[in-house]
Amino acid sequence: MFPEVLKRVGEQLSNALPFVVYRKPNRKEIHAILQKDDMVHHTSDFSEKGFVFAPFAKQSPVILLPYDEQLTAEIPSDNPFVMGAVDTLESVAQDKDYHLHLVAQGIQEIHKGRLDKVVLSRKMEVDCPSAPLEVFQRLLATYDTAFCYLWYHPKVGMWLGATPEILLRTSNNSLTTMSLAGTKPFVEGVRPAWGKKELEEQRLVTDYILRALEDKVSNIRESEVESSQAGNLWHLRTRITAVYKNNLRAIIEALHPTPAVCGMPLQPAQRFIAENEQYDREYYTGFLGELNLRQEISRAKSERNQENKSYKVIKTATELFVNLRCMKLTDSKATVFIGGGITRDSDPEKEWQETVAKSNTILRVINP
Ligand SMILES: C=C(O[C@@H]1C=C(C(=O)O)C=C[C@H]1O)C(=O)O
Repeated sequence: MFPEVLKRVGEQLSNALPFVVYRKPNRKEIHAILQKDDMVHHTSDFSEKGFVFAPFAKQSPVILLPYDEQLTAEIPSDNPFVMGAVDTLESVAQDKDYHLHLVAQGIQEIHKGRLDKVVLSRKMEVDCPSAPLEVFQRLLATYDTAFCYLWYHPKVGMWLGATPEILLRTSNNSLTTMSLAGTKPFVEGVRPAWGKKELEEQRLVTDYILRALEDKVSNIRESEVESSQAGNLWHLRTRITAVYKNNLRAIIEALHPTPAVCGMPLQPAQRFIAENEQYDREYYTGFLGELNLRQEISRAKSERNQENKSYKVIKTATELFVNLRCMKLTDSKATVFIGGGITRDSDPEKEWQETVAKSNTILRVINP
């Protein structure tokens, strides 16, 4: 039962033991993974089983919560937690000046021909009077199409988010990923009119992913570009599917970080971010999710099934999401992380506004 799972998660928190509680996009159940001790486990090559939590920086270790205890419960349809008021918080003028300057530097670097695209971000700290599990329930009630989670490890910290972006999904040997970029505000009843800038920016990401996977998978296919709603925003999205063989590590390494969160070419973009953002992204723009989860799927009787019995299929599945629209919770403060892709035609003021709109996605769940 839902209240029982939340109660167990609450106890885990009071006992300072690691856990994650999450709901997948468009699903009606929550899952919780409770670790029995407070050790910090890592993955070495993504062959392990557990829930991974990876930072943006590639050289930093990826944390793994082993599947010590797994709980699942259906979310009641009368979840009383509705979203709070959308406070368009005025960020401090100093933050704005710094971000405008950072974006202008990024644009300059692109004009000099050193970069094609770079994703530049900032963080902001706000008061968070609500309990973490309350904020999580408000996320669930607000963002049906996102991957919503609350993650905690006493030796690492507490993170919470509602991300619209899949890093990858595998089920046996089929692989799905997506290219997500371009942002416009969501207006009820109005389809977004995408301009050349957003279409080109998103195409760059798609081409990058196709090239990165080219020699690692077969049967690679891309969908049409579609508009995808993420809370109060629209993004452009292409779905990419392929067949792969037991080389999950190589695929994760090829994909992370994609130019949806870092830039192109990869290394100069990484360097530019490290030298200019002036803060540590930590787990923002990293990735998280189920790694090598064994699933038993019941299949109904079929004509080809000679004994005419229902039967079970065992699958191993991995489902990883990019850690966007997220925050770090410490005591009664929340640090929200937001960014946007900068290309040749970016305008610093508009990029600032985009980070304000993105921050509202997550800020609206902090206050009742
Ligand atoms: C970097 C973020 O989002 C990414 C950047 C986008 C953009 O530049 O339009 C859109 C979706 C994400 O891939 C963020 O939300 O912080």
